[in-house]
Amino acid sequence: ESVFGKIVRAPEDPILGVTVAYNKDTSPVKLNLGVGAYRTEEGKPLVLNVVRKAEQLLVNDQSRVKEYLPIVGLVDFNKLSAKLILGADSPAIKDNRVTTVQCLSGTGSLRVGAEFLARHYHQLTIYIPQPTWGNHPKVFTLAGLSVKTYRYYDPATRGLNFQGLLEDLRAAPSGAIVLLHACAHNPTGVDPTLEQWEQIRQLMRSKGLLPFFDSAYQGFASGSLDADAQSVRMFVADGGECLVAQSYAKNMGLYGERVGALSIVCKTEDVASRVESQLKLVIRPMYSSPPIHGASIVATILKDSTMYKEWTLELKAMADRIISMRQQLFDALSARGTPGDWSHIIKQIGMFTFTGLNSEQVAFMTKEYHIYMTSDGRISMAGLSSKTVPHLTDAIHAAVT
Ligand SMILES: Cc1ncc(COP(=O)(O)O)c(CNOCC(=O)O)c1O
Repeated sequence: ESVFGKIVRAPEDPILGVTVAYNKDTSPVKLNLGVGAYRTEEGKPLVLNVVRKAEQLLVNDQSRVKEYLPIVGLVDFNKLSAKLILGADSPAIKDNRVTTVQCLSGTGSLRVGAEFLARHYHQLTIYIPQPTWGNHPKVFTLAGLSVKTYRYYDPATRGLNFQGLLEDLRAAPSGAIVLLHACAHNPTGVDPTLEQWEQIRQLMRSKGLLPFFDSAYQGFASGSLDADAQSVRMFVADGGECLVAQSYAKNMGLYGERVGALSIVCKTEDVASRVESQLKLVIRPMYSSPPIHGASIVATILKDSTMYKEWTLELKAMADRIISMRQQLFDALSARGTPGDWSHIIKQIGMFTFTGLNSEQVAFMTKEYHIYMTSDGRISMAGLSSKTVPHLTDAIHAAVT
């Protein structure tokens, strides 16, 4: 009799489970628009050339060893990551008021930040957008925070419910934590405009709400690393405090290397150094220290101006391919005369389109057309190519007529 005999079978993850179902499908026309991972026009994962080059440099460097990293990770990587998101001229960096720790990609950065807040911050409520990335509520709940939501998406316009967002943040208790997607909101693809960000910033600062930015798509949304960091930099510029989780999964294609960073922008250098000492007490018993390889790739690229430039070109090419998929799908639906207003496909930004298709329509498209996507109607534009746009168009047309 097994001691684990009473364990029940857990359900598949709503996002990763789509790929499990896709892999089981034998249809030649099956299409995976589920997981948010970049695919080339040929439908293949992409390892950036500049990443291959950086890895070659690392392999050829005989002086490199595989010693433990410090608990806070690769210090070079941490400095360069803070510079990437906050800007080379960031006043916070100049004043040495930022502490950055290397974590296990974006998820790990969010979790370490949440665990830190649960231990050291006075207001344990975090407000997350409605809807948001499916893993967010689990990460924050498991860390011991109480999760509430703020209105974010307006199904009627398939855009931002800005008034609802402001009302909900206005109603939040002062000091509450607020999770903000830095750019390319997942799953809706809807971002506030810069003017709206400024209003959000003023409201949050007036109530002492603590911003926790999640930056998983910097450079991937607009193609520009600086444009996609404007929301974060706007808050840091006002001298206030915030947390920022960074992931290199998408924008450097380092998915499986699990490379990310958590930065906490503090009021003073002294606070930042005390915060860092407490972050080490969170990390040490969790995973002790982070992995060396992925962070070394990122540091190699970010510190070399030629490789950095090459990276920005490859990053823009990925963003541009996704933007062209948006246009092609919109044009195909328009040409087809598919009922409904599909302009949100070209208005939304980043990897995903929140189509507005309901779970029945999604189930129909999976069954009849072998289209794999999350049941909330989100499609990963990265999974599309010029060759497969017609098939998706047929499926959507059939689902809505
Ligand atoms: C908003 C957001 N934050 C954080 C993350 C964390 O990513 P990672 O831990 O891989 O860096 C992700 C990755 N999403 O995964 C793809 C999907 O939704 O299909 C994310 O979308």
